[in-house]
Amino acid sequence: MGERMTATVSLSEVAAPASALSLRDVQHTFAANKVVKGIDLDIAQGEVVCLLGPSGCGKTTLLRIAAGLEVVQEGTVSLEGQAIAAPGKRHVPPEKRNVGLAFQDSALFPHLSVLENVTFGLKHLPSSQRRERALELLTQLGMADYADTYPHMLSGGQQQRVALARALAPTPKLMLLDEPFSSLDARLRDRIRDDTLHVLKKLGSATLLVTHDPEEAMFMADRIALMRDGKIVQTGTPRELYCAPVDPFVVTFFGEVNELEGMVEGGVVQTPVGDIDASWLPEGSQAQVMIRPEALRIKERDLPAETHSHSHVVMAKLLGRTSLIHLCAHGADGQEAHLHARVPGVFLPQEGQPIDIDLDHTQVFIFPR
Ligand SMILES: Nc1ncnc2c1ncn2[C@@H]1O[C@H](COP(=O)(O)OP(=O)(O)OP(=O)(O)O)[C@@H](O)[C@H]1O
Repeated sequence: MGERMTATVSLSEVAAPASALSLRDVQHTFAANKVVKGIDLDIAQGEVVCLLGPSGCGKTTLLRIAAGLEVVQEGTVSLEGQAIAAPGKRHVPPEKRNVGLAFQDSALFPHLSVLENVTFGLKHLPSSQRRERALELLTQLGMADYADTYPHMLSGGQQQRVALARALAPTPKLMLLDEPFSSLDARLRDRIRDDTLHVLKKLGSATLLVTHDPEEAMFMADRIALMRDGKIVQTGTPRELYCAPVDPFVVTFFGEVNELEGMVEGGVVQTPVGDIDASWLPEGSQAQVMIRPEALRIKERDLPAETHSHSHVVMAKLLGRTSLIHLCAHGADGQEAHLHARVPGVFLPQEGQPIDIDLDHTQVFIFPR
């Protein structure tokens, strides 16, 4: 009896699909000013990645390099595994990259109606399909009623939605969006963000979205790349960046934090709200303790209000969905600190109210000073 041949293929032999966009060691200098300093970034097919960071850190420049609007000075840009831009090599122009672009100030064609603007990139389709596709996207973005209107008759926010529909219409493999919701007022922005996220996921376009708003990044992104001064500081899921930040910049970028300092003694740093584990830091070194306001849990104590040797409330403010409590925390050894706690809903204890403070250690971070 002949031996039965079996072919086994190890997982590592199965080729992973090429990234929709891949940036390798991309660097860029304006005059003598290096604004992009060696960026590596991959976006998988269908993935939404947000490039987040403060103003001037190089986000837009990186997006423009990916789009082909800036010629690559150093590094490589690849789309689906094909190098399309590298210094001294062929620079594929933006219109040949099958990339959808929408910028903060994307101009519509003024002489074309809303519908004609959106069908502009669909010349390869029969005209009935063009119209159907454009109307579908305009409906999803709440602009179908304006199909026959001209751009000058629309508000800035409406124009931005049409620009998004125009960029999405050809179902590009890669969408590059630069602050696409910035000119919308808060309520409309929430809706359009939501609509856009659903459209992107339905189309399966890989997306690189530039924003300086951490909440927007967390809302939109599968992964966030947080930039500072031309470099990526941390890349990961919103949860990874929020719950496992690699340095103090990442912590503070996602909102206000209480900052304390102390020396590592016996593997902990003593604070007025308890001992913080610092076993990974050298004994005797100075450490920075960062406590998110939601990490402080408050319990009112039945003590006379003037018991000021106990932790107590200094002030309480209702902010809407949360209440912000200014408190004075007293440690066992007489340490004292003014801290902010954020509590869900309406919680407005009296000034001077004695409290016990409990810490959610998952929202406390410690770094070497
Ligand atoms: N064409 C240019 N010529 C000279 N300097 C430029 C040019 N474009 C951008 N810069 C500079 O490069 C740096 C990065 O700018 P970039 O627009 O990429 O930042 P950004 O993170 O997108 O900022 P923002 O959020 O404010 O748009 C800034 O210091 C900016 O002044």
